[in-house]
Amino acid sequence: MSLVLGAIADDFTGATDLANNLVRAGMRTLQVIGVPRGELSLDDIDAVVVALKSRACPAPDAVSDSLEALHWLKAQQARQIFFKYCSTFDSTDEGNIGPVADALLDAMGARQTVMVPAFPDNGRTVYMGHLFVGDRLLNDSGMEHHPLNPMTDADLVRVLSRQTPHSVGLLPRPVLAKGGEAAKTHLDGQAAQGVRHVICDTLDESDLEVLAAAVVEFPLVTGGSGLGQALPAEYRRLGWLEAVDNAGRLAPASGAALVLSGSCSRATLGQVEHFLATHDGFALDPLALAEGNDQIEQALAFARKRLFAAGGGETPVLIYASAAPDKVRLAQQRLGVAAAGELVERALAGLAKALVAEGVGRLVVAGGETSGAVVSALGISELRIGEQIDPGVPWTQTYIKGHESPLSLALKSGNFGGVDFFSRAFDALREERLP
Ligand SMILES: Nc1ncnc2c1ncn2[C@@H]1O[C@H](COP(=O)(O)OP(=O)(O)O)[C@@H](O)[C@H]1O
Ligand SMILES: O=C(O)[C@@H](O)C(=O)COP(=O)(O)O
Repeated sequence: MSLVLGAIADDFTGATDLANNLVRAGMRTLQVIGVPRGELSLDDIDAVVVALKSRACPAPDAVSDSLEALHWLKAQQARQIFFKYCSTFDSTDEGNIGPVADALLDAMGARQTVMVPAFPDNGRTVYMGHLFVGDRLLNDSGMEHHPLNPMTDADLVRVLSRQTPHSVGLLPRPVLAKGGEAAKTHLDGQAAQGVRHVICDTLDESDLEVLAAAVVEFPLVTGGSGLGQALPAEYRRLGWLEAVDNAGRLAPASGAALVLSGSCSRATLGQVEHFLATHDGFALDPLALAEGNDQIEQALAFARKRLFAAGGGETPVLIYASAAPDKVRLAQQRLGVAAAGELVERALAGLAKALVAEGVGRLVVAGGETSGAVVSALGISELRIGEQIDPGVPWTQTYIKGHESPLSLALKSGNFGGVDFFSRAFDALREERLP
Protein backbone atom coordinates (compact mmCIF):
# COMPACT_ATOMS: atom_id res chain seq x y z
CA MET A 1 0.00 0.00 0.00
CA SER A 2 1.18 3.55 -0.60
CA LEU A 3 2.13 6.18 1.95
CA VAL A 4 -0.99 7.25 3.84
CA LEU A 5 0.18 10.16 5.92
CA GLY A 6 2.94 12.70 5.40
CA ALA A 7 3.55 14.92 8.39
CA ILE A 8 5.53 18.13 8.69
CA ALA A 9 6.49 18.82 12.31
CA ASP A 10 7.76 22.21 13.41
CA ASP A 11 10.15 20.75 15.98
CA PHE A 12 11.88 17.47 16.75
CA THR A 13 10.17 16.54 20.01
CA GLY A 14 6.85 17.34 18.41
CA ALA A 15 7.71 15.06 15.50
CA THR A 16 8.54 12.22 17.86
CA ASP A 17 5.35 12.87 19.81
CA LEU A 18 3.24 12.53 16.66
CA ALA A 19 5.20 9.52 15.41
CA ASN A 20 4.66 7.87 18.79
CA ASN A 21 0.90 8.30 18.62
CA LEU A 22 0.77 7.03 15.05
CA VAL A 23 2.81 3.94 15.97
CA ARG A 24 0.61 3.27 18.97
CA ALA A 25 -2.44 3.47 16.71
CA GLY A 26 -0.87 0.88 14.39
CA MET A 27 0.86 2.89 11.66
CA ARG A 28 4.37 1.88 10.63
CA THR A 29 6.01 5.26 10.96
CA LEU A 30 9.39 6.65 10.01
CA GLN A 31 10.68 9.94 11.43
CA VAL A 32 13.17 11.73 9.21
CA ILE A 33 15.24 14.71 10.27
CA GLY A 34 14.75 17.39 7.66
CA VAL A 35 13.83 16.61 4.07
CA PRO A 36 15.66 13.44 2.96
CA ARG A 37 18.37 14.18 0.42
CA GLY A 38 19.05 10.73 -0.99
CA GLU A 39 17.01 7.67 -1.89
CA LEU A 40 14.86 6.37 0.94
CA SER A 41 12.98 3.09 0.90
CA LEU A 42 9.44 3.53 2.14
CA ASP A 43 8.40 -0.10 1.61
CA ASP A 44 6.14 -1.13 4.48
CA ILE A 45 5.93 2.43 5.80
CA ASP A 46 2.48 3.97 6.35
CA ALA A 47 3.49 7.39 7.66
CA VAL A 48 6.54 9.62 7.43
CA VAL A 49 7.05 12.48 9.86
CA VAL A 50 9.51 15.11 8.61
CA ALA A 51 11.02 16.87 11.62
CA LEU A 52 11.88 20.51 10.97
CA LYS A 53 13.24 23.19 13.28
CA SER A 54 10.75 25.77 12.06
CA ARG A 55 8.89 26.80 15.20
CA ALA A 56 11.03 29.68 16.35
CA CYS A 57 12.86 30.72 13.16
CA PRO A 58 11.79 33.69 10.99
CA ALA A 59 8.43 33.00 9.27
CA PRO A 60 9.80 33.07 5.67
CA ASP A 61 12.31 30.33 6.57
CA ALA A 62 9.59 28.25 8.24
CA VAL A 63 7.43 28.61 5.13
CA SER A 64 10.16 27.60 2.69
CA ASP A 65 11.28 24.61 4.80
CA SER A 66 7.68 23.45 5.19
CA LEU A 67 6.98 23.78 1.47
CA GLU A 68 10.09 21.77 0.68
CA ALA A 69 8.85 19.05 3.03
CA LEU A 70 5.39 19.19 1.43
CA HIS A 71 6.78 18.74 -2.07
CA TRP A 72 8.88 15.77 -0.96
CA LEU A 73 5.92 14.13 0.79
CA LYS A 74 3.65 14.70 -2.20
CA ALA A 75 6.33 13.15 -4.41
CA GLN A 76 6.08 10.07 -2.15
CA GLN A 77 2.30 10.04 -2.86
CA ALA A 78 1.20 10.81 0.69
CA ARG A 79 -2.60 10.78 0.73
CA GLN A 80 -3.00 13.28 3.57
CA ILE A 81 -0.67 15.98 4.93
CA PHE A 82 -0.50 16.79 8.64
CA PHE A 83 1.15 20.01 9.83
CA LYS A 84 2.17 19.25 13.44
CA TYR A 85 2.76 22.08 15.90
CA CYS A 86 2.73 22.25 19.67
CA SER A 87 -0.25 21.30 21.81
CA THR A 88 0.30 24.64 23.51
CA PHE A 89 0.10 26.41 20.11
CA ASP A 90 3.65 27.78 20.49
CA SER A 91 3.94 30.76 18.16
CA THR A 92 4.22 34.55 18.09
CA ASP A 93 2.24 37.24 16.28
CA GLU A 94 4.71 36.84 13.40
CA GLY A 95 3.95 33.12 13.09
CA ASN A 96 4.83 30.48 12.37
CA ILE A 97 1.56 28.53 12.55
CA GLY A 98 -0.52 30.94 10.44
CA PRO A 99 2.02 31.62 7.67
CA VAL A 100 2.94 27.93 7.30
CA ALA A 101 -0.68 26.75 7.25
CA ASP A 102 -1.51 29.41 4.64
CA ALA A 103 1.44 28.47 2.47
CA LEU A 104 0.59 24.76 2.63
CA LEU A 105 -3.07 25.43 1.75
CA ASP A 106 -2.04 27.62 -1.18
CA ALA A 107 0.45 25.06 -2.48
CA MET A 108 -2.12 22.27 -2.23
CA GLY A 109 -4.94 24.32 -3.75
CA ALA A 110 -7.08 23.55 -0.70
CA ARG A 111 -9.59 26.02 0.66
CA GLN A 112 -9.81 25.06 4.33
CA THR A 113 -8.00 23.29 7.15
CA VAL A 114 -8.67 22.50 10.79
CA MET A 115 -6.53 23.45 13.79
CA VAL A 116 -6.62 20.71 16.43
CA PRO A 117 -3.89 21.39 18.98
CA ALA A 118 -5.50 19.36 21.79
CA PHE A 119 -3.75 16.39 23.37
CA PRO A 120 -6.13 15.26 26.13
CA ASP A 121 -3.76 12.47 27.31
CA ASN A 122 -1.41 15.26 28.35
CA GLY A 123 -4.08 17.60 29.69
CA ARG A 124 -4.24 19.90 26.65
CA THR A 125 -7.89 20.58 25.82
CA VAL A 126 -9.73 23.30 23.92
CA TYR A 127 -13.14 24.69 24.85
CA MET A 128 -14.86 27.53 22.99
CA GLY A 129 -11.54 28.11 21.30
CA HIS A 130 -9.67 28.53 24.60
CA LEU A 131 -6.68 26.31 25.25
CA PHE A 132 -6.29 24.74 28.68
CA VAL A 133 -3.23 23.00 30.13
CA GLY A 134 -4.70 20.84 32.86
CA ASP A 135 -7.07 23.13 34.77
CA ARG A 136 -5.29 26.38 33.79
CA LEU A 137 -5.80 28.59 30.77
CA LEU A 138 -2.76 28.60 28.49
CA ASN A 139 -1.74 32.10 29.59
CA ASP A 140 -1.64 30.95 33.23
CA SER A 141 0.04 27.58 32.66
CA GLY A 142 3.70 28.58 32.81
CA MET A 143 3.76 28.98 29.01
CA GLU A 144 3.50 32.74 29.54
CA HIS A 145 7.17 32.53 30.59
CA HIS A 146 8.43 30.51 27.61
CA PRO A 147 11.88 31.83 26.64
CA LEU A 148 11.16 31.99 22.88
CA ASN A 149 7.37 32.14 22.42
CA PRO A 150 5.61 33.32 25.57
CA MET A 151 1.92 32.39 25.26
CA THR A 152 -0.06 35.18 26.90
CA ASP A 153 -3.46 34.66 25.27
CA ALA A 154 -5.54 31.45 25.53
CA ASP A 155 -8.10 32.47 22.86
CA LEU A 156 -6.78 30.64 19.82
CA VAL A 157 -9.13 32.29 17.33
CA ARG A 158 -7.65 35.60 18.43
CA VAL A 159 -4.08 34.24 18.52
CA LEU A 160 -4.29 32.79 15.02
CA SER A 161 -6.10 35.84 13.62
CA ARG A 162 -2.95 37.83 14.39
CA GLN A 163 -0.91 35.43 12.25
CA THR A 164 -3.01 35.21 9.07
CA PRO A 165 -4.86 37.67 6.82
CA HIS A 166 -7.58 35.01 6.35
CA SER A 167 -10.72 34.38 8.32
CA VAL A 168 -10.47 32.12 11.41
CA GLY A 169 -13.52 30.24 12.70
CA LEU A 170 -14.47 27.83 15.48
CA LEU A 171 -15.90 24.32 15.58
CA PRO A 172 -17.44 24.39 19.06
CA ARG A 173 -17.98 21.44 21.40
CA PRO A 174 -21.82 21.50 21.19
CA VAL A 175 -21.54 20.78 17.45
CA LEU A 176 -18.92 18.06 18.02
CA ALA A 177 -21.23 16.43 20.53
CA LYS A 178 -23.68 15.78 17.68
CA GLY A 179 -21.11 13.62 15.82
CA GLY A 180 -18.96 13.50 12.70
CA GLU A 181 -21.67 14.41 10.18
CA ALA A 182 -22.68 17.52 12.14
CA ALA A 183 -19.02 18.51 12.43
CA LYS A 184 -18.52 18.06 8.69
CA THR A 185 -21.64 20.13 7.90
CA HIS A 186 -20.38 22.87 10.20
CA LEU A 187 -16.98 22.87 8.49
CA ASP A 188 -18.60 22.98 5.04
CA GLY A 189 -20.77 25.90 6.16
CA GLN A 190 -17.71 27.77 7.39
CA ALA A 191 -15.86 27.06 4.15
CA ALA A 192 -18.79 28.47 2.17
CA GLN A 193 -18.44 31.66 4.22
CA GLY A 194 -14.74 31.85 3.37
CA VAL A 195 -13.45 30.66 6.75
CA ARG A 196 -10.05 29.20 5.99
CA HIS A 197 -8.82 28.04 9.38
CA VAL A 198 -11.12 26.40 11.91
CA ILE A 199 -10.00 26.12 15.53
CA CYS A 200 -11.55 22.90 16.86
CA ASP A 201 -12.72 22.38 20.41
CA THR A 202 -11.63 19.05 21.89
CA LEU A 203 -12.23 17.80 25.40
CA ASP A 204 -11.42 14.12 25.17
CA GLU A 205 -10.60 11.17 22.96
CA SER A 206 -14.16 10.82 21.73
CA ASP A 207 -14.00 14.39 20.39
CA LEU A 208 -10.78 13.45 18.57
CA GLU A 209 -12.59 10.48 17.01
CA VAL A 210 -15.43 12.72 15.81
CA LEU A 211 -12.93 15.19 14.38
CA ALA A 212 -10.93 12.44 12.66
CA ALA A 213 -14.10 11.16 11.01
CA ALA A 214 -14.95 14.68 9.82
CA VAL A 215 -11.52 15.54 8.39
CA VAL A 216 -10.03 12.24 7.19
CA GLU A 217 -10.46 13.28 3.57
CA PHE A 218 -9.14 16.83 4.03
CA PRO A 219 -5.91 17.24 2.01
CA LEU A 220 -4.35 19.10 4.95
CA VAL A 221 -4.98 18.82 8.67
CA THR A 222 -3.05 20.65 11.36
CA GLY A 223 -2.63 20.26 15.08
CA GLY A 224 -0.97 18.50 17.97
CA SER A 225 -0.36 14.80 18.19
CA GLY A 226 -3.80 14.02 19.68
CA LEU A 227 -5.43 13.94 16.24
CA GLY A 228 -2.76 11.42 15.27
CA GLN A 229 -4.24 8.97 17.78
CA ALA A 230 -7.61 9.03 16.04
CA LEU A 231 -6.84 9.31 12.31
CA PRO A 232 -5.44 5.77 11.79
CA ALA A 233 -8.79 4.14 12.64
CA GLU A 234 -10.40 6.31 9.96
CA TYR A 235 -7.70 5.38 7.44
CA ARG A 236 -8.47 1.72 8.16
CA ARG A 237 -12.19 2.36 7.74
CA LEU A 238 -11.48 3.79 4.28
CA GLY A 239 -9.28 0.80 3.42
CA TRP A 240 -6.13 2.94 3.18
CA LEU A 241 -4.32 1.11 5.97
CA GLU A 242 -3.73 -2.52 6.87
CA ALA A 243 -3.86 -3.78 10.44
CA VAL A 244 -0.34 -4.33 11.88
CA ASP A 245 0.50 -6.09 15.16
CA ASN A 246 3.52 -4.22 16.44
CA ALA A 247 4.46 -1.08 14.58
CA GLY A 248 7.36 -0.14 16.92
CA ARG A 249 10.30 -2.38 17.92
CA LEU A 250 13.87 -1.44 18.79
CA ALA A 251 17.20 -3.23 19.24
CA PRO A 252 18.63 -3.65 22.78
CA ALA A 253 20.12 -0.46 24.25
CA SER A 254 23.70 -0.10 25.50
CA GLY A 255 26.23 2.59 26.44
CA ALA A 256 26.47 5.26 29.13
CA ALA A 257 23.33 7.15 30.20
CA LEU A 258 23.10 10.95 29.96
CA VAL A 259 20.35 13.60 30.26
CA LEU A 260 20.76 16.99 28.55
CA SER A 261 18.18 19.63 29.36
CA GLY A 262 17.70 23.03 27.74
CA SER A 263 14.00 23.28 28.52
CA CYS A 264 12.84 25.90 31.01
CA SER A 265 9.24 24.70 30.98
CA ARG A 266 7.50 24.12 34.28
CA ALA A 267 7.42 20.32 33.97
CA THR A 268 11.12 20.13 33.11
CA LEU A 269 12.08 22.36 36.03
CA GLY A 270 10.28 19.91 38.35
CA GLN A 271 11.98 16.94 36.68
CA VAL A 272 15.43 18.54 37.03
CA GLU A 273 14.87 19.24 40.71
CA HIS A 274 13.58 15.71 41.35
CA PHE A 275 16.49 14.11 39.51
CA LEU A 276 19.12 16.20 41.31
CA ALA A 277 17.86 14.97 44.68
CA THR A 278 19.34 11.54 43.90
CA HIS A 279 21.70 12.01 40.94
CA ASP A 280 24.65 14.19 39.93
CA GLY A 281 24.11 17.22 37.73
CA PHE A 282 26.07 20.09 36.17
CA ALA A 283 24.41 23.49 35.61
CA LEU A 284 25.26 25.56 32.56
CA ASP A 285 24.75 29.31 32.69
CA PRO A 286 24.42 31.34 29.46
CA LEU A 287 26.29 34.25 31.04
CA ALA A 288 29.28 31.98 31.73
CA LEU A 289 28.98 30.38 28.28
CA ALA A 290 29.20 33.86 26.75
CA GLU A 291 32.64 34.27 28.37
CA GLY A 292 34.25 31.39 26.44
CA ASN A 293 34.75 27.64 26.57
CA ASP A 294 35.65 27.13 30.25
CA GLN A 295 32.21 26.00 31.34
CA ILE A 296 31.95 23.51 28.50
CA GLU A 297 35.31 22.03 29.47
CA GLN A 298 34.11 21.75 33.07
CA ALA A 299 30.89 20.05 31.98
CA LEU A 300 32.86 17.58 29.87
CA ALA A 301 35.18 16.77 32.77
CA PHE A 302 32.16 16.30 35.07
CA ALA A 303 30.50 13.87 32.66
CA ARG A 304 33.65 11.95 31.72
CA LYS A 305 34.51 11.31 35.36
CA ARG A 306 31.09 9.83 36.11
CA LEU A 307 30.25 8.11 32.85
CA PHE A 308 33.45 6.62 31.53
CA ALA A 309 35.49 5.73 34.63
CA ALA A 310 35.50 2.00 35.48
CA GLY A 311 32.01 0.91 36.55
CA GLY A 312 30.45 4.22 35.38
CA GLY A 313 27.79 4.85 32.79
CA GLU A 314 24.94 2.81 34.21
CA THR A 315 23.68 5.61 36.49
CA PRO A 316 22.57 8.61 34.42
CA VAL A 317 23.89 12.12 35.02
CA LEU A 318 22.36 15.44 34.01
CA ILE A 319 23.79 18.52 32.30
CA TYR A 320 21.26 21.33 32.23
CA ALA A 321 20.71 25.00 31.45
CA SER A 322 17.08 24.80 32.62
CA ALA A 323 16.44 27.75 34.92
CA ALA A 324 13.56 29.61 36.56
CA PRO A 325 11.94 32.55 34.69
CA ASP A 326 13.79 35.29 36.62
CA LYS A 327 17.18 33.74 35.83
CA VAL A 328 16.25 33.26 32.17
CA ARG A 329 15.08 36.88 31.99
CA LEU A 330 18.35 38.12 33.42
CA ALA A 331 20.39 36.20 30.82
CA GLN A 332 18.10 37.42 28.04
CA GLN A 333 18.40 41.05 29.17
CA ARG A 334 22.19 40.82 29.15
CA LEU A 335 22.62 38.75 25.96
CA GLY A 336 19.39 39.09 23.99
CA VAL A 337 16.67 36.42 23.73
CA ALA A 338 17.90 34.69 20.60
CA ALA A 339 21.59 34.87 21.53
CA ALA A 340 20.99 33.39 25.01
CA GLY A 341 18.98 30.53 23.50
CA GLU A 342 21.56 29.86 20.80
CA LEU A 343 24.46 29.85 23.25
CA VAL A 344 22.74 27.20 25.35
CA GLU A 345 21.64 25.15 22.34
CA ARG A 346 25.14 25.22 20.87
CA ALA A 347 26.70 24.21 24.19
CA LEU A 348 24.35 21.27 24.72
CA ALA A 349 24.68 20.18 21.10
CA GLY A 350 28.49 20.25 21.35
CA LEU A 351 28.41 18.27 24.59
CA ALA A 352 26.11 15.67 23.03
CA LYS A 353 28.44 15.28 20.07
CA ALA A 354 31.54 14.86 22.21
CA LEU A 355 29.97 12.52 24.77
CA VAL A 356 28.20 10.28 22.26
CA ALA A 357 31.50 9.92 20.42
CA GLU A 358 33.07 8.83 23.72
CA GLY A 359 30.46 6.22 24.64
CA VAL A 360 27.08 7.64 25.62
CA GLY A 361 24.56 5.23 24.10
CA ARG A 362 21.39 6.17 25.99
CA LEU A 363 20.50 9.84 25.80
CA VAL A 364 17.49 11.84 27.01
CA VAL A 365 17.16 15.40 25.70
CA ALA A 366 14.64 17.80 27.21
CA GLY A 367 13.29 20.66 25.12
CA GLY A 368 12.09 20.97 21.54
CA GLU A 369 14.59 23.54 20.27
CA THR A 370 17.27 21.85 22.33
CA SER A 371 16.47 18.48 20.77
CA GLY A 372 16.65 20.07 17.34
CA ALA A 373 20.13 21.38 18.06
CA VAL A 374 21.34 18.06 19.53
CA VAL A 375 19.92 15.85 16.79
CA SER A 376 21.36 18.13 14.10
CA ALA A 377 24.80 18.14 15.74
CA LEU A 378 24.77 14.34 15.89
CA GLY A 379 24.05 14.22 12.16
CA ILE A 380 21.00 11.99 12.65
CA SER A 381 18.83 11.53 9.60
CA GLU A 382 16.23 8.96 10.71
CA LEU A 383 14.67 7.80 13.97
CA ARG A 384 12.85 4.55 14.62
CA ILE A 385 10.10 4.80 17.21
CA GLY A 386 9.92 2.37 20.14
CA GLU A 387 8.18 2.06 23.47
CA GLN A 388 6.43 5.02 25.07
CA ILE A 389 7.93 6.29 28.34
CA ASP A 390 5.14 8.78 29.09
CA PRO A 391 2.39 10.12 26.81
CA GLY A 392 4.05 11.92 23.91
CA VAL A 393 7.58 10.64 24.60
CA PRO A 394 8.84 7.33 23.22
CA TRP A 395 12.31 5.85 23.16
CA THR A 396 13.69 6.10 19.65
CA GLN A 397 16.74 4.59 18.02
CA THR A 398 19.18 5.59 15.35
CA TYR A 399 22.60 4.64 14.04
CA ILE A 400 25.39 7.21 14.16
CA LYS A 401 28.08 7.03 11.49
CA GLY A 402 31.09 5.04 12.71
CA HIS A 403 29.24 3.48 15.69
CA GLU A 404 28.43 -0.21 15.81
CA SER A 405 25.68 -0.06 18.41
CA PRO A 406 22.57 2.06 17.98
CA LEU A 407 22.02 5.25 19.95
CA SER A 408 18.87 5.15 22.08
CA LEU A 409 17.40 8.61 22.20
CA ALA A 410 14.38 10.07 23.98
CA LEU A 411 13.37 13.59 22.93
CA LYS A 412 11.20 15.04 25.67
CA SER A 413 8.92 17.99 25.02
CA GLY A 414 9.38 20.63 27.67
CA ASN A 415 6.07 20.18 29.38
CA PHE A 416 5.71 16.42 29.00
CA GLY A 417 6.54 13.63 31.41
CA GLY A 418 6.03 12.81 35.08
CA VAL A 419 8.27 14.36 37.73
CA ASP A 420 10.55 11.27 37.84
CA PHE A 421 10.82 11.12 34.03
CA PHE A 422 14.62 11.35 33.81
CA SER A 423 15.36 8.32 35.95
CA ARG A 424 12.28 6.33 34.96
CA ALA A 425 13.14 6.63 31.27
CA PHE A 426 16.34 4.63 31.81
CA ASP A 427 14.60 2.12 34.09
CA ALA A 428 12.09 1.50 31.31
CA LEU A 429 14.90 0.87 28.84
CA ARG A 430 16.66 -1.53 31.21
CA GLU A 431 13.49 -3.47 31.96
CA GLU A 432 12.42 -3.69 28.36
CA ARG A 433 15.73 -4.84 26.82
CA LEU A 434 13.61 -4.73 23.70
CA PRO A 435 14.10 -7.70 21.39
N1 LIG B 1 19.17 29.55 31.35
C1 LIG B 1 18.70 29.93 30.18
N2 LIG B 1 18.63 31.23 29.83
C2 LIG B 1 18.13 31.60 28.61
N3 LIG B 1 17.69 30.74 27.69
C3 LIG B 1 17.74 29.43 27.98
C4 LIG B 1 18.25 28.97 29.23
N4 LIG B 1 18.17 27.63 29.25
C5 LIG B 1 17.66 27.26 28.07
N5 LIG B 1 17.40 28.34 27.29
C6 LIG B 1 16.83 28.34 25.94
O1 LIG B 1 15.42 28.26 26.04
C7 LIG B 1 14.90 27.58 24.91
C8 LIG B 1 14.00 26.46 25.42
O2 LIG B 1 13.28 25.95 24.35
P1 LIG B 1 13.08 24.41 24.14
O3 LIG B 1 14.36 23.68 24.08
O4 LIG B 1 12.18 24.29 22.94
O5 LIG B 1 12.31 23.95 25.44
P2 LIG B 1 10.75 23.64 25.62
O6 LIG B 1 10.52 22.30 25.00
O7 LIG B 1 10.54 23.64 27.09
O8 LIG B 1 9.98 24.69 24.90
C9 LIG B 1 16.09 27.05 24.12
O9 LIG B 1 16.36 27.92 23.04
C10 LIG B 1 17.21 27.11 25.15
O10 LIG B 1 18.49 27.22 24.58
O1 LIG C 1 2.47 18.99 21.00
C1 LIG C 1 3.27 19.04 21.94
O2 LIG C 1 3.00 19.55 23.04
C2 LIG C 1 4.66 18.53 21.71
O3 LIG C 1 4.69 17.58 20.70
C3 LIG C 1 5.52 19.66 21.35
O4 LIG C 1 5.58 20.08 20.21
C4 LIG C 1 6.22 20.29 22.47
O5 LIG C 1 7.23 21.20 22.10
P1 LIG C 1 8.37 21.56 23.15
O6 LIG C 1 7.73 21.79 24.47
O7 LIG C 1 9.06 22.77 22.62
O8 LIG C 1 9.29 20.39 23.20
